Amino acid sequence: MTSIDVQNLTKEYGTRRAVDDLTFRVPPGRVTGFLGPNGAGKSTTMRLVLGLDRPTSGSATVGGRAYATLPEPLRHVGALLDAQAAHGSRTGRNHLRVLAASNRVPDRRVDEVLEETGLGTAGRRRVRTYSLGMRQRLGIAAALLGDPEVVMLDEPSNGLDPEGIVWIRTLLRRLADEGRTVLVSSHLMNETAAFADHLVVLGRGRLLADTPVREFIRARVRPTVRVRTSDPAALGAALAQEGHEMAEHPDGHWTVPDARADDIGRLASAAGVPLLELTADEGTLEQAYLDLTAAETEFTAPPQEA
Ligand SMILES: Nc1ncnc2c1ncn2[C@@H]1O[C@H](COP(=O)(O)OP(=O)(O)OP(=O)(O)O)[C@@H](O)[C@H]1O
Repeated sequence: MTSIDVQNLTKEYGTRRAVDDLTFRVPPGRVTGFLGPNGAGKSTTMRLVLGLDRPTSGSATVGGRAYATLPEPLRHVGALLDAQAAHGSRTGRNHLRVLAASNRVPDRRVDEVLEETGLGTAGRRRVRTYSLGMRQRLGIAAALLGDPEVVMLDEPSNGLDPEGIVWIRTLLRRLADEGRTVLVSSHLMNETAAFADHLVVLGRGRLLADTPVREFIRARVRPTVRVRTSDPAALGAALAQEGHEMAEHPDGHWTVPDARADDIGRLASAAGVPLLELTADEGTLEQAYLDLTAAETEFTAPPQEA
């Protein structure tokens, strides 16, 4: 069982604290979404896990060991940090072969990961001819090369078309189901909600939340029921008796805050009010995230300027 463990991790660049006393664990077997506004410290944290930068204090380990001490690290940790990192003059396949050779990864893995990432034929073309989405796929291919237990991807959906986005979602799910540890940063809330089981949320280098996606949303967004009826007055009266309020919207639908669809449906039925639509709105990750980051802006001191 290989976890990523971040323990009291702090990174300062001059007087700017990019990562501030951060502690969290990313366990295997689930997809952990890594969220936070621009500059929150996500990439810095990933760089520290990969030993590409030294922490000012604290530690970041993989399976209890610092990345730098792992023999043939690609076999343990696969990462995509910067999809532009590959040499433009090499073919995708050669780029992967060089990486494979330096980590004693068998050559056959190169063709396997090219196939797996949909680059089978493009592998023989020079990287400079690749689209942003193809570079992204090549970066993911490199991350998977060593069949690692830990996969860390920074904004993997960048540049991918809708089919690519569905593909990455399926890939992340499979990697987690195989028992791997999967940490994925993203700016896209709907996308993160679609692939992540769990969230680690940063704000100004600090941990704001470390919680399952469902709980994250449930704790911050009041569930609402959306209804349409041919008799709003009768429905309003029936709901008011049970302490519910209805709000009207310009397109003719109504919302009932803090309510469950089952209850509203039952009340309407008991009152003999016809319903034309009844939908539960449990809230989105975006709503919950904006609520959290708004609270964070309100309750924390202004950031230190470098
Ligand atoms: N090499 C560096 N030198 C100086 N400051 C840096 C360096 N790397 C990152 N920073 C600063 O650290 C903070 C965190 O940046 P980081 O890139 O980790 O955030 P992020 O959450 O990944 O943001 P984004 O979502 O925009 O990628 C920012 O204020 C950034 O300007």
